[in-house]
Amino acid sequence: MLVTLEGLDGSGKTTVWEAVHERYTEAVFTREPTDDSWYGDAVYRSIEDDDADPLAELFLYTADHADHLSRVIEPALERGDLVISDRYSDSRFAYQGATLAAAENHDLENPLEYVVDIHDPFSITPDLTIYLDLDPETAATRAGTTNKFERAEYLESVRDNYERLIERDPDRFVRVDATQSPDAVLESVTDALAAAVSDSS
Ligand SMILES: Nc1ncnc2c1ncn2[C@@H]1O[C@H](COP(=O)(O)OP(=O)(O)O)[C@@H](O)[C@H]1O
Ligand SMILES: Cc1cn([C@H]2C[C@H](O)[C@@H](COP(=O)(O)OP(=O)(O)O)O2)c(=O)[nH]c1=O
Repeated sequence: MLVTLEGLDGSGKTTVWEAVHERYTEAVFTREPTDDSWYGDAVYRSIEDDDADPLAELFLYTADHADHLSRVIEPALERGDLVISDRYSDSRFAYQGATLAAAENHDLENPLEYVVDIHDPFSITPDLTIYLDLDPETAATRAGTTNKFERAEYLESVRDNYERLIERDPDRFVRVDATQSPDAVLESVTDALAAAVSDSS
């Protein structure tokens, strides 16, 4: 079973993902961008480059995803393991959908659909996606970004894209209010996980 954690930067995904480790010791914990491959390194180089072309960046993230699938996700699912990923394809749909929509040098009619379509032939849809819902300003403050207002504006369009994704696939998503205390967020997440795990067994 594949469970993914999604949300804006600063929404608390990593905090939850680490706490869930203690309760699901048998699960495979993983993340995107990956932190153990040269594909992931290439993604982080691109994140550091203010002049990175948005389409080139999309394909770097997608290459990292393809490698992540074949190297980690598919073997774990074939073994029957529970896989919990901190970010996954919805991050590409929401973030690169927003970056490409704002790109002056690209003129894609519907960037979010374009990114979804690229994944369709090879990717694996999660069984459950837990979305940590937080307003962009709080997210930008928590993430400690240097240019908070510019970042919050961008995160607003990323959040709109997450809403579009939830609307088109409501049964896959569980929305958790990430303004709650860390303990309350963790409880909501573990409740959603426990329900999904018991449904699948
Ligand atoms: N529920 C919460 N309430 C307040 N602060 C939080 C909460 N969850 C996480 N934080 C803090 O917000 C910051 C970003 O959290 P993090 O888990 O790294 O988010 P993400 O992985 O989504 O970027 C960290 O300083 C973390 O301690
Ligand atoms: C996986 C992924 C991440 N990202 C972005 C989100 C983050 O701004 C950045 C790094 O991700 P991450 O290290 O998960 O950041 P955080 O823990 O702060 O949420 O990469 C994309 O734009 N597209 C993607 O496909």
